[in-house]
Amino acid sequence: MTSHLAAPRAAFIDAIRGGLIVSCQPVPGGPFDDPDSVVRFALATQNAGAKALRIEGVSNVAAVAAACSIPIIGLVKRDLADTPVRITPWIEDVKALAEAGATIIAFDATDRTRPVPVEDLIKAVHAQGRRAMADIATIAEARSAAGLGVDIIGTTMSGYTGMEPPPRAPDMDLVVQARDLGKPVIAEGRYNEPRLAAAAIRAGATAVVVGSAITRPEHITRWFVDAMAAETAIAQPVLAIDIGGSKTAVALVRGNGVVARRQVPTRPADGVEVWLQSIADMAQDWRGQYDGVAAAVTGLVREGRWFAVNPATLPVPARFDLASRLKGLFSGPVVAVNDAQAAAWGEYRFGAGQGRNLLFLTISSGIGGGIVSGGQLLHGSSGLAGHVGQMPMPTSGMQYHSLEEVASGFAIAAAARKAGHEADARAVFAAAAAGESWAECIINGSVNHLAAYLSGLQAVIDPQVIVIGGGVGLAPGYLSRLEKALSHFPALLRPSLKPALLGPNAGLLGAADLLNRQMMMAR
Ligand SMILES: CC(=O)N[C@H](C=O)[C@@H](O)[C@H](O)[C@H](O)COP(=O)(O)O
Repeated sequence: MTSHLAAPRAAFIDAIRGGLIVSCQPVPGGPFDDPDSVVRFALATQNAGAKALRIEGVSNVAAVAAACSIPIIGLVKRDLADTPVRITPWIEDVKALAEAGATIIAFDATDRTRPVPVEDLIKAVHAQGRRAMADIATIAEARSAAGLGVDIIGTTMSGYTGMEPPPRAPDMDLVVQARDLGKPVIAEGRYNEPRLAAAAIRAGATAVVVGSAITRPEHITRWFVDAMAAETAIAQPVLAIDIGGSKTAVALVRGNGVVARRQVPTRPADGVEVWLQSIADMAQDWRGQYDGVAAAVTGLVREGRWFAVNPATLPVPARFDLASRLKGLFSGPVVAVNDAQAAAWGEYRFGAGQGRNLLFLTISSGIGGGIVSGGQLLHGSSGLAGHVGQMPMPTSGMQYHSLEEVASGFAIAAAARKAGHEADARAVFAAAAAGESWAECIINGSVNHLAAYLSGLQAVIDPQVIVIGGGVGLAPGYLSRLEKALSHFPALLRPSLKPALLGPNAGLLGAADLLNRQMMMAR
């Protein structure tokens, strides 16, 4: 049964290449926590195509080695008083696992206080004629383990070495970083869906370990229970913040209701600390009335950090750590998201696009947007998803203008100025309503540009509905003009338009709901 023990390293790697390794580690103390159950999981997954197994505990390794024919990655977990290192901390563990029948021996190779140096563990594994797998959390640890002669790198520990709870997604970036170190990389940790495991192989992983999603019914049950409970749970009260280029709003939000709301003008030149202080002042007497803070802000937000897309709108300092700053100012968990993305989510949850795949566009002084597809708010790889206002459009020759530059409220006012009328967008609409042909012409210019973009976006994203909001988008007559302009496009490229329903509260409600979902899932 254990002939693979003596196989050369290359043969082992070839045997697992592109394959699924199933970690059969029951929840400690749970109803599956005995060698017989571990063997049953191991046999079931071997029969279904697993290329190797990851087994914890010497007696479990011995039982599985006797019953299964595929290679075993063995480890021992210990909770020690003087070190955070749990996975195979001692040399004695290495020997016992080798004797029990493990082909590969995995150990924690993170850069933390440890009883035995990584180098000594690698030597001990090799002395037993086995392959050494370094469970790492960072690329620096992977590099160091590779330099010490480890045979395989596993991303196992990513997300588990800090104080924060582990993220929901696996760390695929670490796979991409580690794949060039000249060692096989096994993707491991939170590969909870087949599509994620397949993506890890595409990203360059030699194989993927999946544990909880296959062999921990307690975890799988919890995922379902929590996801479903989030749909019906009573929403917690949230302090919602909206920082835009012209106004800053704060609100106490519960579910789809704004309980109280305050607003001040944003003065871009004041700087971020003054903007945040004005929020703290407005929310001062709401202390104790909310369970977390949800921020919707103009610009890009990536992992809690804030970046300006257009510094002229709001000069945000580069990579400003908004989430940490809000944690310092207020109590409870924090979520930070782009304002138009938050508004898209708000309209999806409570507004004009409830439960439907949608593209949301806010057309006011600027133009922003957000996409909800398959029940997910799309952020994109850098947070840019939905920034339709930035889409370039050729105007004449090699000149390009963004949609914002040709169709927004600013663009309407600029066109009026060019035509000799000192009027903002509101005044242009009023002039059009009074029958002024110059104003009609300017509004049609904005509408025609937008129609071309929307029909292009319909082809790319294919949403069920495009929700239009913002002072210009909802100005009398704008939407009907847009429908008319779109009627010239082929039926397939003609979106179904709907006016937004949540007005200036869309971002506040959307951000608050995103935080609520996060809080419910964390419970
Ligand atoms: C961090 C740590 O101790 N991970 C352990 C390592 O052996 C196991 O508890 C995990 O289940 C295993 O890594 C597979 O990951 P997932 O269950 O997410 O598919």
